[in-house]
Amino acid sequence: MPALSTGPAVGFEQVGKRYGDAPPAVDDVSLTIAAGSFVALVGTSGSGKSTLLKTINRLVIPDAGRVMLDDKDVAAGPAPALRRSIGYVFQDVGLFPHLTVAENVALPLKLAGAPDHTRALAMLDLVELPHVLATRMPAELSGGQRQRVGVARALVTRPGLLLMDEPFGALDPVTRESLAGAVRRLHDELRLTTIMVTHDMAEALLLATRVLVMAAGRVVSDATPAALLAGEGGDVAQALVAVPRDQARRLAALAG
Ligand SMILES: Nc1ncnc2c1ncn2[C@@H]1O[C@H](COP(=O)(O)OP(=O)(O)OP(=O)(O)O)[C@@H](O)[C@H]1O
Repeated sequence: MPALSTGPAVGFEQVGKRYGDAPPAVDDVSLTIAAGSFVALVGTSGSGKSTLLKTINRLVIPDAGRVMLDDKDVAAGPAPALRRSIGYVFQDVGLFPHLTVAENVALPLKLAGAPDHTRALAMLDLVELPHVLATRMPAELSGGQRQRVGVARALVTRPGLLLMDEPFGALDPVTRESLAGAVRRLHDELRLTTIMVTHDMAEALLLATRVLVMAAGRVVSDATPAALLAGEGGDVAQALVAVPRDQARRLAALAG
């Protein structure tokens, strides 16, 4: 399959979002994500990661600021066209239970008026799923296979930008590791810009080229994995890095 064009740069310009009277879920976030980056968005529960991510594909409308893809405001133009240019994978992948695997993967093409079964099968190759699964229903797949179908569907319209919200959250560690590796390979091969929300700092450090840490709606750390491992990025980031580091230390001690 030919490589997709390089993904867009993503710009947040003083983006804010508040739900009702609660403190802001996203509070004055300004930063640029370079085209082709793999960015992990981490932080404790409720820190605003999903809300910030969803401002990009307009599942959340910010009440302050704007979000740019290259030099285009995501608010300009119709949302369906925007969403066709953005792949979106989330934890409970949302496959349609009454459609086969191939039909699920091809659905975004059908909705865009250009159904293409061959392309759907090529997407299965891309996510390393055998074609015999094409006629199965989602309920007949493992959780890991379902997530792979979700990734195939997210990429079938050849988006340049891939957004993932805890995509491997419900998977066992071995499947999680294998799928994470597949996503990183796809990111590289398809020259995507990828933004992934994860609770797992080890996953963020191993997969991403840049790690953004959120706390109370703000981005409190913005560093490379190497910088974080060298102790940079501030207290909140270091508290998160300490978790896998302590686990590795305890495992090494157990091994003697
Ligand atoms: N649709 C909504 N209506 C009201 N409040 C919301 C809504 N979505 C999120 N919130 C609130 O906004 C804040 C940020 O939520 P968000 O889901 O963005 O955080 P998160 O960092 O992704 O959390 P988690 O890691 O638990 O998924 C939280 O206080 C949450 O309760």
